[in-house]
Amino acid sequence: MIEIDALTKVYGSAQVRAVDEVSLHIPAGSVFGFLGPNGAGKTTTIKMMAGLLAPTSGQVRLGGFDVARQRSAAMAQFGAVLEGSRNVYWSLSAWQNLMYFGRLKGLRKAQAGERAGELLTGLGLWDRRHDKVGGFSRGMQQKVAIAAALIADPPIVLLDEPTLGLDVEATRTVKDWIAELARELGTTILLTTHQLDVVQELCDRVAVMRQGRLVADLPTRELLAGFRERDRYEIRVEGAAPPGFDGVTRDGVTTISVRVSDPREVYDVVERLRVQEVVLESLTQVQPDLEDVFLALVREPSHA
Ligand SMILES: Nc1ncnc2c1ncn2[C@@H]1O[C@H](COP(=O)(O)OP(=O)(O)OP(=O)(O)O)[C@@H](O)[C@H]1O
Repeated sequence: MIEIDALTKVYGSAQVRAVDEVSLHIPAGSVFGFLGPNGAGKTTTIKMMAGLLAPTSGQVRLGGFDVARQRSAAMAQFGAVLEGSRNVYWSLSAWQNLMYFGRLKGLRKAQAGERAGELLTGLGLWDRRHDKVGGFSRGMQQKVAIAAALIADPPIVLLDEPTLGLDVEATRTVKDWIAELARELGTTILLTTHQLDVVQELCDRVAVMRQGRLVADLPTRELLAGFRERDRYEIRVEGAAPPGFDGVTRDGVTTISVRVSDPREVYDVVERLRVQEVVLESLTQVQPDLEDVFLALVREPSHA
């Protein structure tokens, strides 16, 4: 469980309120997506959670331990992959890194070796395990960082852009691991990403940050449902586009896309088609995807 209360960070003399009174409670076993445009304050929040940055005010508890006052107990609760920072030692090999972090997190040598083997094999790095991480590509370094964060199966995993720079296969593996960790081990996972397909596929809850503040904190499904009034409908009719409608015609069938603010407006559209004696093939509600919702949220005018 992750508990964030009124967390605030004001940077330097310019008094940038990078994180402004953010409160979040993330239950054990959930995969939580943390979204927001560049500069929204996500990385600052995650760094404060990982104890790398002191908050100006507010607090973070990881598994019940206060990051500021019960530091070592809180640190033992999580593994983290942080954006742009070197989580792993470049002068050590992949294998040495994982053994080092495994031992540091209290695993016995044999346990660390077994888990390191599983992780490196899963990420396709087994053959390169004795090479120095400094000589790896960015994506391979990211894989080692992920493996190091997961080596001791911590109850909480903080991932800042975990799949950035990974190839398709490694992205699939990391996504599968995230889902599996939450489902089978009850791991609490917080991840920031700009890859909304990752969020839509994995996260059961999503928070959206904008200019240091939370503008949404909802189950992913509810967030999407809340935007149902923005839904699009797709109406397929026989023949060419009827007068007054735009559509794409293929193989004698025209697809008309309609955007309504109230679902009842669909009846009006259908009525307009009926009076023209247009034959309906199908009428489908198109679910908004997370990208539509996210853009709508971050584009809304600021109330600050
Ligand atoms: N060390 C720092 N000193 C001063 N200002 C900073 C510092 N780090 C971040 N900021 C500012 O704080 C705000 C939030 O930045 P942060 O990196 O937390 O955003 P983010 O949501 O992670 O963005 P991105 O998606 O680009 O990674 C920005 O306005 C940024 O310029």
